[in-house]
Amino acid sequence: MKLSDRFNKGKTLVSFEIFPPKQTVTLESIFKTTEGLQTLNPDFTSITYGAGGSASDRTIETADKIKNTYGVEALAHLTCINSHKDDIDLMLNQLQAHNIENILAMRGDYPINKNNDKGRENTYQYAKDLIAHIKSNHDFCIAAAAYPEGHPECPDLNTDLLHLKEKVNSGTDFLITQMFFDNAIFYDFLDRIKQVNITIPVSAGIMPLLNSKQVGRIKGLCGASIPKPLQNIIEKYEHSSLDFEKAGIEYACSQITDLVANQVDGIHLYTMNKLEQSKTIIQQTNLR
Ligand SMILES: NC(=O)C1=CN([C@@H]2O[C@H](COP(=O)(O)OP(=O)(O)OC[C@H]3O[C@@H](n4cnc5c(N)ncnc54)[C@H](O)[C@@H]3O)[C@@H](O)[C@H]2O)C=CC1
Ligand SMILES: Nc1nc(=O)c2c([nH]1)NC[C@@H]1CN(c3ccc(C(=O)N[C@@H](CCC(=O)O)C(=O)O)cc3)CN21
Repeated sequence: MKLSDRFNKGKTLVSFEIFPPKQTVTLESIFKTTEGLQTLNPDFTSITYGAGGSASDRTIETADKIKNTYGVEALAHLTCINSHKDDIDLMLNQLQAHNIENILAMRGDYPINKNNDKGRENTYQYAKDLIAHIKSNHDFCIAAAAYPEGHPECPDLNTDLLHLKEKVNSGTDFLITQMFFDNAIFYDFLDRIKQVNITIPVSAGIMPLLNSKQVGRIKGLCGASIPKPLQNIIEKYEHSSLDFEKAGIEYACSQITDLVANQVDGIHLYTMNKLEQSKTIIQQTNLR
């Protein structure tokens, strides 16, 4: 099923993001997590592609399992900056052969400590180029990433908004946001996209902060601002991992409860393959 058909039915969709297993471990080792998450009956599960150093060649296998074994709609991530155009078509054809109907089309992160490949031939430079290609040559529902606080490489919010508008016009069916920790920033983003007539559904990306190590990592990935109440949790529980996790889960729950009360289109939970913590969040917020 194309996910665009699931939105706009008057209820907030719930989705999970998972990583495929690293090359060094077996596929089965994470299927306990994967399977456990699917029993929570999300509207869809997205599977990353090369995120945080995970193996990109396992995205298809994992998406196949989600869709064809567990019967949950799969959204396969696909990035373009480091891939030859032919490899992208190969990947898209394989996904289609596995009945995967939904793609999260992104540019991708530049590899850390390597010269970035800007200007390389036979790759798509921006997500909008990948999206236009998929739209004209394949038949998928296409999601794209959106940045309530602006993308870190973009000089200002207005320019980023214009880039988002172009990306939507190139064939995006719905958006998933980068993580944010202050709902006011998200509501402001919804107002701003409305002003440029972006009307497709937007799922709110929620990352539960579960340990102090994650904080620096997340800053590096996206520079999301940390509001005072969350900063207080980070400082108070820096040396107490169990309390940190508990407070982080509570914080994510309070964000979600407020978003659902405001009838957002979707909640996209960055699970980091953490089964028990994700379960707690879904149950405490009465999402399932
Ligand atoms: N769920 C996930 O896995 C998520 C991953 N990301 C990562 O964020 C990164 C960015 O990916 P996308 O958002 O797909 O990239 P994008 O191609 O939409 O945008 C990337 C940057 O290029 C700029 N840009 C876009 N069009 C431009 C143009 N015509 N001229 C000049 N600059 C332009 C944008 O403002 C932005 O700063 C990727 O690393 C992606 O993997 C971000 C959010 C969620
Ligand atoms: N720029 C960007 N790139 C991404 O790949 C990405 C985003 N943003 N935002 C949304 C999600 C969140 N992602 C994340 C978030 C955190 C880690 C992280 O903390 N990784 C740890 C390992 C964690 C583990 O294996 O449990 C690390 O040390 O790399 C990785 C990817 C992937 N996605």
